[in-house]
Amino acid sequence: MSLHLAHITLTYPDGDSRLTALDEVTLDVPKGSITAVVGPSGSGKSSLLAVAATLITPDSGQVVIDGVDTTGLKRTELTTLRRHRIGIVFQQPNLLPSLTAAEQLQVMAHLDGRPPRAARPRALELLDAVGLADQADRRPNQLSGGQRQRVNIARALMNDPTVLLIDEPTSALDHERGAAIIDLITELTHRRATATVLVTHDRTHLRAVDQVAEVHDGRLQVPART
Ligand SMILES: Nc1ncnc2c1ncn2[C@@H]1O[C@H](COP(=O)(O)OP(=O)(O)OP(=O)(O)O)[C@@H](O)[C@H]1O
Repeated sequence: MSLHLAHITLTYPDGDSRLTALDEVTLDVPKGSITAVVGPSGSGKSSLLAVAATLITPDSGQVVIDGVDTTGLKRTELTTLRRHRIGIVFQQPNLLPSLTAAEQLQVMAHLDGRPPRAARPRALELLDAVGLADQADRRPNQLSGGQRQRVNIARALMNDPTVLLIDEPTSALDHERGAAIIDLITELTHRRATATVLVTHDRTHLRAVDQVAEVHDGRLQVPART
C-alpha cells in the first residue's frame, strides 16, 4: 500500500472546545490507482489531504507513505520525505511569473540541491507527458488556465513521487478542460504508478477513478468500487 491512513483523528481549536475535522479516518491507496475524495464544503477534504501530505500532524492515527510510518518523524525528516515521495498539486498553480514552464519544473531540482540545468531533460519529458512539449519556453502569462494547471501537475511529478495529492484541480476550468485534466491525472497515475488522491466536489469527472471515498462531517464512508 503506497498511502495508508489509519484511524486518523484531527481536531482544531474552536473557542473553548475543539472541532473534530477528521474522525477515525482510514484509507488505503495502492500504487498505480486513483482515489477521489468527495464531500460537501467543510466536510474535511482539505484536512485529509493536508494530513496525507504530512503538512498537518493529526491528534491520533497513523500516516504511512511508501512503507514509511511518519509517526514521530522530526520536522526535517518529514521535509525530506515530502520532497522525495510526495507530489502536491494545489488548487491554484502558484507558478512564478518570471520563469518559463520548463524552469518552473527545474526549480524543484534546485530545491533538492541538484543543478537545475541537469534537470532540463526530465522537465521537458514531463512537459511532453502533460501535452505541453511545444510550450516549454513560455511564461505563465503566455499560457491558458488549463495549460498552467498542466505545468502544476508536471511540476508535482518532477521528483518522481510515490504519492500524488491533488486538491480541486478543475475548479478554475470549464467542463471540457476539467474533464481533460482528470483524464490526464488518471493516465499519469496508471503510467507512473503513483498512489493518487484527488479531492473534488465535482462528481461529473469521477468516471475514470478507481475508488471514490465520501467524507461527511469528518467521517469517511467505506469506499465503494466504481
Ligand atoms: N485551521 C483551521 N482552524 C480551525 N478550523 C478549521 C481549520 N481548517 C479547517 N477547519 C474546519 O474544519 C472543518 C473541515 O474543513 P476542511 O477545510 O478540511 O473541509 P473541506 O471539505 O476541504 O471544505 P471545502 O470544500 O470548503 O474546502 C470545517 O468545519 C472547517 O471550518
